[in-house]
Amino acid sequence: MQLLKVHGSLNQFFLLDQTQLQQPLTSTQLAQLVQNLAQAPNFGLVDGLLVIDQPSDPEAIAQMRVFNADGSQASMCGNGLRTVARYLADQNHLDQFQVQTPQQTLQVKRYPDLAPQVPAFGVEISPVSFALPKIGLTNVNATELINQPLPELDPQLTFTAIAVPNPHLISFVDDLSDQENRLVALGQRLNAPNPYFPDGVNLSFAQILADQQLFVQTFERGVGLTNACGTGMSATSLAFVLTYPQQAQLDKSITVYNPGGLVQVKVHQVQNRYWMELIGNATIMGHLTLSEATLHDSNADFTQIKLTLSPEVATYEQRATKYRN
Ligand SMILES: N[C@H](CCC[C@H](N)C(=O)O)C(=O)O
Repeated sequence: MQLLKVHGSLNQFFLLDQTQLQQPLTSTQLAQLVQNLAQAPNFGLVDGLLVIDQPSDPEAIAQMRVFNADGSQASMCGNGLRTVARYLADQNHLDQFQVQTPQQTLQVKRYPDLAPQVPAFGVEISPVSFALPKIGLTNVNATELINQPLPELDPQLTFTAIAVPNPHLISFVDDLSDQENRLVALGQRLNAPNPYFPDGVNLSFAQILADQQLFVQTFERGVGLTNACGTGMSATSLAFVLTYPQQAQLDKSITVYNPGGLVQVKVHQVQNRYWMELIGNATIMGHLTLSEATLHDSNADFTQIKLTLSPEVATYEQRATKYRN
């Protein structure tokens, strides 16, 4: 069977379609598999494992679960859902459908290719909550946190906490270019045992580039620094609209740059609920061919298995090499 390597904004994952298996893996086996894949030498960056199963919601054509590189399970992955949407769209010859996730069934839709062989998808990011218990933020004397100081975390910054539904803590900084060490230090602190986020949190620093334009860098729970975090960029876009309404409007596309590229985010409000649409690339990088027994084997040796590049990536690799020499 084939285990696909995929990326959205260079946030890179393996994708396992368990509907193709005789025997699906247990959650424990999936948590072991993602750690083995992330530690293998030949597969490049592995930020997590996206798992497709049959849905229990009749409105959905499949369900998606997310395992971070450290084996922890997350309730949502925005960049990952774009690649799952692309995989399911190609397999089912559909351009718009719904995918079930642990907390909500979400709309996904194909957009025009961003470039030759660069497909694009838009995915719904929802539900959104500002309630601190839903975000897993404890020991703070407040019911929500929108652009407020948290001196115990960092005396110079203000923070916004949002669940989409995975947990995000966001801070706007004037100049991101020299803030990476500060982001990593606080990210590591909040994802080690600490009195504020017992279950950890995805931490994003954002710089406003212009009206409707951001740069976002995220230290992800269960992974570390990544090229991009889809739910992080979506939550940060909502914080942008809430805190800087003169620079960011509802229903209008926000361009979010990240080290892995860029995405468009639209923030919508329906009655008193927010939801976001995250639009960006959905690339299949290649695949591993391996037996189902290897997938089930928590001691599998991946050092001898090579990643076969897919045509859409090999083309760019060959073109780049051609221009490099
Ligand atoms: N690390 C996240 C899950 C992956 C989210 C990210 N890769 C995205 O694109 O949204 C968490 O533990 O909540």
